[in-house]
Amino acid sequence: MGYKAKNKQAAPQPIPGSDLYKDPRNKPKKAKGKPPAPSNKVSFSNRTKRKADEDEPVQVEAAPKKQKTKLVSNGNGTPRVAKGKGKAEENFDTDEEDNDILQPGSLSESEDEKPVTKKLKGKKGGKKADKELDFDGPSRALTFSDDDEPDLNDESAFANDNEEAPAVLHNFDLDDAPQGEDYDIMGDADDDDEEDDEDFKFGESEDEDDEFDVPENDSAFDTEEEDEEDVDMEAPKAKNGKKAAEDADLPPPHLRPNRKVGEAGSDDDEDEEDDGIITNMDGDYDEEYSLPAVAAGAGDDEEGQQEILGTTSFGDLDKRMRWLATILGAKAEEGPFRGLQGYSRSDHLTQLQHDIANYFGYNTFLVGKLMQLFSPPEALAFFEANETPRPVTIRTNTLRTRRRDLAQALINRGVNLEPIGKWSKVGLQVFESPVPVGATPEYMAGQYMLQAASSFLPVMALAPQPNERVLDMASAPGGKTTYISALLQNTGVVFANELNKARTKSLTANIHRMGCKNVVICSYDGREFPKVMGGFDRVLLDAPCSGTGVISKDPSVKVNKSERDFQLLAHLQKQLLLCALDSCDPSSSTGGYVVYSTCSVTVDEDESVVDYALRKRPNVKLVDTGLEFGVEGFKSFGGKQFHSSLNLTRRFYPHKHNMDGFYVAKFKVNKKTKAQKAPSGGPSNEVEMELDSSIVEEKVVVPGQQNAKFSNEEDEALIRDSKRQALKAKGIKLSTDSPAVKSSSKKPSTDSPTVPKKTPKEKSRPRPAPVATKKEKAAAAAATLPTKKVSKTTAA
Ligand SMILES: C[S@@+](CC[C@H](N)C(=O)[O-])C[C@H]1O[C@@H](n2cnc3c(N)ncnc32)[C@H](O)[C@@H]1O
Repeated sequence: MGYKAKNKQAAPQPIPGSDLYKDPRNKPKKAKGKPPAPSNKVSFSNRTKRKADEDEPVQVEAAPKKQKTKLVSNGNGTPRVAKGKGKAEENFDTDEEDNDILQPGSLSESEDEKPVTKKLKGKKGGKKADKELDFDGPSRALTFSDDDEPDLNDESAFANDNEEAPAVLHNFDLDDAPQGEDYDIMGDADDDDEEDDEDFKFGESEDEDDEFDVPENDSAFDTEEEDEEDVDMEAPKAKNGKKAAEDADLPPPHLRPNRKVGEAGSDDDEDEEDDGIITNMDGDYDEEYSLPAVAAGAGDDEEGQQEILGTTSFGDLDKRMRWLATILGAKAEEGPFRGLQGYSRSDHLTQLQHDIANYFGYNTFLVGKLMQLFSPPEALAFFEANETPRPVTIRTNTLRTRRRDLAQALINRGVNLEPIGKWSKVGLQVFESPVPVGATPEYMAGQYMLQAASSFLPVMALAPQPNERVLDMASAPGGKTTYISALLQNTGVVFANELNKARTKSLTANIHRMGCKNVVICSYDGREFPKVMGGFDRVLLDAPCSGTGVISKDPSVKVNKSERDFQLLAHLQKQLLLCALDSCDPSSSTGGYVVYSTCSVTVDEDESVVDYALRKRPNVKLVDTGLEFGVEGFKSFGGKQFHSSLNLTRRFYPHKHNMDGFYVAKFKVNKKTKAQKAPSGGPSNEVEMELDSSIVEEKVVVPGQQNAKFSNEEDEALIRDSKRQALKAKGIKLSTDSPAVKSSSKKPSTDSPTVPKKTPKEKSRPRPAPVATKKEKAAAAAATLPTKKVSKTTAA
């Protein structure tokens, strides 16, 4: 029995570009005839698991992580998903590294290395198997390119597989390290991380390399028995395309044991690459549907959702959701809209929003926000992908070893792995392991970092060059810092800054473990740069964010984010980005680049922030990230026009790229022209002025951050809101006709795709009054606050 992934990073699915993905046996089968019935499919649905005693990959299905989500009664006997907060989890970070400096267009590697051909004979699992595997060698041939080798002190030291590691490599007696059944699954070599987890609340859901917490039975690595069960369970689905209707009394598929996303894959590879989605929707239902959310007024509070769900079973919900996505996704040339008569398209969108929220356990606000990013069928694919863990990936630490040597060492321990894809020279995807990959001797010796594939990308885009001075502005737990350090080949210097002091513990631990000798750790609010220090050749701002790209790791995001959180975060991100840009040396002979990244997919935190920076800093421009894949950033969104170069930024999605949702933008910082120069002082003046003038008596506390301060006209509503809350806490009552309230209580519903403007016909149709949300009620009450004097502080 293999060890189970405790980090929820598991599904052994091929990553685009990997050899495994290209293996025709692993491609989804094209459906013959009619598309299959409503079931959940996303691209890269086929999971492949390598058996330890086979040379060739075998296509199997991985058992998905069992969801902890509770079903509760609606009061009418109908189950619904409990909306309790999940445990906020930090995700391990993925950094990778190449010894070669990555440049745009140079991310691929050649595969000219001789394959390793030893066979693995040992049993899988446990101490015994581990020992046997050590002797018996690898299970199969692997090909690794010489190109991925670290260019350490002596490149000739890596001439062939039999050569000893160069002296600079750390030598450990690997056999002394703990092994066997006592391992915690993914292995947690760093106790500090638990503390971090408690401390950390916001914007850190991405990038925790050591934090794994999955129920005992959850498995990233299926056993064969589990696989067989999977096959049996899913057999009826193959026979009957309209399984959803039969499952009326079952919980949503993602809450059922052993459910596999993409189980009835029916698209070919080309289609996947086109749009990354298999829609899997018939769209030919003849049953009568109703739109209860529309009838109930489409409130976005919990109460409203229960009301709207009514007596709908999960099976019916599933069915209606897919029908709605199908008809709403139909193209104009396919004929007239096939929705219910008397209801508009927007009514159907509203219903879809509520159905998705109920089915997957989100608040409707967040569903509405995320639906804006996609067509209805793609939105459904996105939400479904969030129910599946992403692949377990590791990054070779080229300061310590070479990828092929690491792969060989892990194969000797019975680990099934594969190069992550052509786009990375240092990444490995782990399919199955009899030992916890977060506690192997190689891990403890710092030979690799457990790191999500998406987390490689910002550092690849940054492409630091040896001897440069680099700032990692928000760095804990250090997945990207240690990757930068390795790309610098331990030359130059990396300033790893982290506001949260508690989190610098895991940062420090990782830096030590990985043998990074060119890193200086500091703990400032990133907005204090460049006052603290400037003149960097390159700056990485992997910003604190809402984590909407990593919902599969941290499901609490589904219910714990409000519009206010997004506003606060966006403001912080804008301020941090301006400071990052101002910290970069435009005269750098080798660099002058800043990379901005988030593990969120919302435009508020991505394109809007970048566009703001372009407007505020005319001396910077966007450049190509050099990343080989990813979707172009939005040039316009929700009626807002961004700078035309925003298409140079890149978005990554779980349902398209089988990675965490991520966003990457790369800036080139140029010297300021005379006209662009600030009237007085250095480049950071503008930010400082904004910050200084924004400090209010009642500080707005962003969860997980200290002393976040806000100002300028864009934040007027936020400041009012914070004052209102402070007064409310003091028991001061406010009158409701305050102009302040009117503006701050404005519902952000205009953003929602589900609340488009009404046609005159729609307006005339009587509809129930919308359900006022708790937030709205509170805002209305608070709106009466008198304006309190804002006292400004002077800069320290
Ligand atoms: C997305 S995480 C960074 C992950 C990290 N780059 C990695 O790859 O391991 C964002 C980090 O920013 C930190 N942070 C939040 N506000 C900050 C601020 N104002 N200045 C600096 N760091 C901040 C958080 O504590 C968190 O550790």
